[in-house]
Amino acid sequence: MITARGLTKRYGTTTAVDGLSFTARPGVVTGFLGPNGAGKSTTMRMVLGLERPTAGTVTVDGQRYADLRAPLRSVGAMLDARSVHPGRTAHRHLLALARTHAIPRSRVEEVIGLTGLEAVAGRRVKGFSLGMAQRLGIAAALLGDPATVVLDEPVNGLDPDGVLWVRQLVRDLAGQGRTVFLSSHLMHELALCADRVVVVGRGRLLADASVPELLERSRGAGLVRVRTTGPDALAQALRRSGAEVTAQPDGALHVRGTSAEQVGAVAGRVGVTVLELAAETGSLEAAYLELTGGSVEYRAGAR
Ligand SMILES: Nc1ncnc2c1ncn2[C@@H]1O[C@H](COP(=O)(O)OP(=O)(O)OP(=O)(O)O)[C@@H](O)[C@H]1O
Repeated sequence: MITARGLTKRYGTTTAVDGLSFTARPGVVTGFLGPNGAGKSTTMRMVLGLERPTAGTVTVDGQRYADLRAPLRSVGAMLDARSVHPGRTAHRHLLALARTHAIPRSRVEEVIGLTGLEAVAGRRVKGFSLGMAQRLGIAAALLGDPATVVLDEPVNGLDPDGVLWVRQLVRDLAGQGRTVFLSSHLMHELALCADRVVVVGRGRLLADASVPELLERSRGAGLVRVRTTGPDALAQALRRSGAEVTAQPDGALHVRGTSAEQVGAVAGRVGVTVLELAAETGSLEAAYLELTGGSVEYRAGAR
């Protein structure tokens, strides 16, 4: 479990992380989402003891990273897949890491199998594609069989097969009861594999919610679209019942402040035939854009 409380990091006048509080729980994939420069990597580096918070705390299973007796066994991480000695083979890299924690050689073979690296384990890392390097990074993260796994942008640069593999892997890791914390700047990517999403912008917490909760907050949520043989009569009746109605160019009505069932019932009372009736759900992208709209660090000037 990862617990951040009032976590803050300042670099000179830049506040990269600003009073962030959240919890990533066991058995759950927690997505960490935000535009570029939102403070995701800085937060992850603080979780892993690579940066000291300016204020606040972050712990793994109640302990600061620096106080963990065997960190690789508590928390496995992939922050930068390319930060491996290029002259080493994948196998030697994993073996060297394993030795620092008295992890047996058999576990090295196991994680090579788990990440599908068997065919390339004897090759030097400098010849690796980004996809292979990501797999090696994930193999290293899993080496100590940790209860918590932290992955920074794990699908970045992967081909479609690799993306599917990472999604299934993180689901499996959470299914085994592990805490999985992974960052992305793509909402739709996290929607496919995360249970909860912690959204940040300019270092601040914007939302900490389940994926369905985020959908509900979106502008599209709560909208009912209806097309009938008598739009004017229906619009009048709906307005009288307190709903907000806007006529659409194709003759349909967009109705807010009521449910699809109620719209159907009112249409029945008015005596018009329903040709189409649908409750629109919000889109995650819309929810995300609404949340982060004011906190994007760089925005294209032209529309
Ligand atoms: N070592 C550093 N020194 C100075 N400023 C930094 C440092 N590390 C990060 N920052 C700044 O802190 C802010 C947050 O950066 P961070 O890399 O944590 O964001 P991010 O959400 O991971 O973004 P990205 O998706 O682009 O990696 C940015 O404005 C960045 O320029």
